[in-house]
Amino acid sequence: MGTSNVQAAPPDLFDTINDRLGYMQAVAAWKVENQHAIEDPAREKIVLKAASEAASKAGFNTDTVEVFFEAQIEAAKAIQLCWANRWHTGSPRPEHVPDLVTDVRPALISLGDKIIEQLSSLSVSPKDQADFNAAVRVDCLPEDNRNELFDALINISETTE
Ligand SMILES: C=C(O[C@@H]1C=C(C(=O)O)C=C[C@H]1O)C(=O)O
Repeated sequence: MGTSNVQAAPPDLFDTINDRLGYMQAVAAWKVENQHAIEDPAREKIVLKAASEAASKAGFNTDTVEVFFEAQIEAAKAIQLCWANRWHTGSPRPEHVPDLVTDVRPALISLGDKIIEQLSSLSVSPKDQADFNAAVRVDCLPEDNRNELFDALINISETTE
């Protein structure tokens, strides 16, 4: 109180991580509709580069942040695959799908920047796992991917110079 250095509580960060994963149903719908593969290695490189640059500016060890973003990408693809399988087996696809290139991808980069910004003012520890699991719970996210995400998150460190 009375300080300008407001600490983001881990739940805010966890909500942002969940928000990013929450886009993956729409990403999958766009890809199915446009016959685009779920995995897009060229795009992954762009996402990782953006994360690494933002992490470096914020004073993080970029390797540890990249491992976390790689885990987010793996989780994102697992969610998309799960939705594609559901639609393949007869579940109805969403009717209104935002454009991946003009709408969703820029939003995903912004959420990535927000994640790094929120990380800057807090540290996440193993005791936060229950809160993480309560916040990060989008449909179709496999348990293993969620655990990998949390492990990568608690391993993020600052630069050591
Ligand atoms: C979200 C997408 O799907 C996959 C996941 C990515 C991500 O999480 O940033 C990037 C590329 C794709 O392999 C996408 O194509 O933009």
